[in-house]
Amino acid sequence: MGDEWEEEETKTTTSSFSSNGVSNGTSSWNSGGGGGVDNNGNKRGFFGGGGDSGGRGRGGRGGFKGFSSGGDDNGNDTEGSSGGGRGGFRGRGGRGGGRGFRSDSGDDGNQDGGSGRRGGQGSFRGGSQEERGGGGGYRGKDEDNFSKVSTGDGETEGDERPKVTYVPPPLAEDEDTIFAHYASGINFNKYDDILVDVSGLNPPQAIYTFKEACLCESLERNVAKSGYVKPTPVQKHGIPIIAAGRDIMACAQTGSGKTAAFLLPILQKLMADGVAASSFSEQQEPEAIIVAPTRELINQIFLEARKFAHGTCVRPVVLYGGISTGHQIRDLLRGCNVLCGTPGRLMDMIGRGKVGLTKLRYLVMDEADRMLDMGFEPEMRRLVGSPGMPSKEERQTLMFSATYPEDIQRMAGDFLKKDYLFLAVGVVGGACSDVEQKLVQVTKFSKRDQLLDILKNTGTERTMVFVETKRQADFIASFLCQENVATTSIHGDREQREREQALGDFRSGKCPVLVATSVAARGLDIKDVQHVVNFDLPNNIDDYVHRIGRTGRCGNTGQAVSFYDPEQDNQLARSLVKILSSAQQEVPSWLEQSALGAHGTSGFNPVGRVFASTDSRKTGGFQSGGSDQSSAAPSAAADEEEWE
Ligand SMILES: Nc1ncnc2c1ncn2[C@@H]1O[C@H](COP(=O)(O)OP(=O)(O)OP(=O)(O)O)[C@@H](O)[C@H]1O
Repeated sequence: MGDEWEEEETKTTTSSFSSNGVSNGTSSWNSGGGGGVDNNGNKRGFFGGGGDSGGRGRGGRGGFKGFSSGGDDNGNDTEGSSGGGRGGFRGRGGRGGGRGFRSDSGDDGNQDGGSGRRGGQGSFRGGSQEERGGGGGYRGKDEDNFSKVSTGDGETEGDERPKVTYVPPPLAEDEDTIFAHYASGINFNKYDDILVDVSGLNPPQAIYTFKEACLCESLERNVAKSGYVKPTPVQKHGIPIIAAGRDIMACAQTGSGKTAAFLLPILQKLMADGVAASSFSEQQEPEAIIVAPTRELINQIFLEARKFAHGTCVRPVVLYGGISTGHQIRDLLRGCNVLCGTPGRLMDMIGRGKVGLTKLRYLVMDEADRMLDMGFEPEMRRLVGSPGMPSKEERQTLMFSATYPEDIQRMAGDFLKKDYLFLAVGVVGGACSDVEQKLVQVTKFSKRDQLLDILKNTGTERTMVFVETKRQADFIASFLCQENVATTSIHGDREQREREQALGDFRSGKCPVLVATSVAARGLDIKDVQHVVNFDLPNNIDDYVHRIGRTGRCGNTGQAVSFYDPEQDNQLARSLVKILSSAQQEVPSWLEQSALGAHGTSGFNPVGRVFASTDSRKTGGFQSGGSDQSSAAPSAAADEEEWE
């Protein structure tokens, strides 16, 4: 066993360098062409910008990316994928009323010229129509991606690429590590005041305690060891819905316990039915598959599943890109009941015949709106259309997110049984009410100084700084290190080893500042993140909601500061006003003015609703409680490449 399974890695010939000794020289990142700091801490002119480095082969911004395979939407995860080729318009450009493109203004002089075009077999996909090409498609603005080359679907470029040999360190087996958790915060009990709406026929009764969930002994013990005393609203309603065999589309604010809401009833059922992992088969047939958009998130979900299944016969396994395929296959073949995967690697394993689908009972999409967005929708359709996959009538499909745009809700119906239940906890698409949100008006030239001012005050408190592009992430991380702020970074051009190191250094507090692209926007549950800074605002309001949701989790409070550049962020003004007001946050008058003057403001009402049920089946349309579709959904282009 071994080499035959090793897939090719995408080529990212960027150099790594240490963080200038600021963080003891342990954190490193790719210089990414924006300059940076070398191993000796020498500046490499990152303020100069503009030049590509390290042979990354960038095209220009906003170019067409012709990716070579169907798996390419998912970056590294799709290496070696054996499915058929496909292309597609990349990004959210087609979503209702305005997911267009925002061209990157090339802050800090980093604007590259021209457009990058590769492939040439692109297909354009808009609305409900899809014209399939052999591969390729519009990719969006971040030209960094041109350094990535898919190796999936029989494309031959792989010969040039190094193999992915990274094997993560073995997981700790001691209970202290497995059950490590942070305390719920002072606002945990306030979750009970949030209005809940369950729509659909005959919803089962909610539970109020974990006792009522009738979990088997070992599961109940593991829940208690995890520090869970009482369920959160999404758990109170979600657990009995899933236990009753119903499909669900669940929406609840960030950090409110959605992961356990789907894991516990699944594990309970598998344990009650006496399911046990078996290593006697060359093809594993899991009873549950969970998909999520990024490597780090799916790994986190896996660790949660492993925690709850500890000491039982149920065996979770995780699959994601950037890691040796051989290593993952060996792990898989030790037995698998709950398979957690990013779509590309999962489809790869299905294509290789290592994963069979005939026993599947549960299909879970975490960050479901993202999983059905344009980047992943084709992959999800391929998954449910794979040989052996039970039809939607024969399996249970569970969708969870904090945001659900209307068009995604409608499309989700293709995957769910007709009588699915829609669970809305609070405002659909709303921001977490435990996050204090502040908007600061800036110019693009003042951002760095303002960031430094903020970080002077936050000191060693953990802070995530979100930027729009991978290059910007490198650039800002370099800058902060130069300023003696212990910083690390995470983005899609970093090797998996570096990504995991960066998260580890951030989690441990070694580097209290993490500069991240949207790859870290969703789902990540990191203890003690007290601050989120949107150095660049994202292109759409849903990403904003997820990003600021990295703080203020599980009843704890947090703060989010967002730099608003009127020249750049005007299209987000209306949605921001709605999000702020519906979370009872102060709305700056200048932002209200911007919103009133912004394009398409008819019907604008700055007074946010406290609660809105937005099951699109009820209304035949969509009433967004928190997010405004026209402005909620712009381009997405920049972050798209960041998803796995
Ligand atoms: N009932 C509970 N009691 C105590 N802690 C809980 C409970 N449920 C979940 N948690 C903890 O709350 C934190 C947030 O949970 P989780 O990551 O599932 O949130 P989420 O709703 O999925 O967030 P996101 O939308 O960002 O993905 C985790 O640390 C989790 O262990």
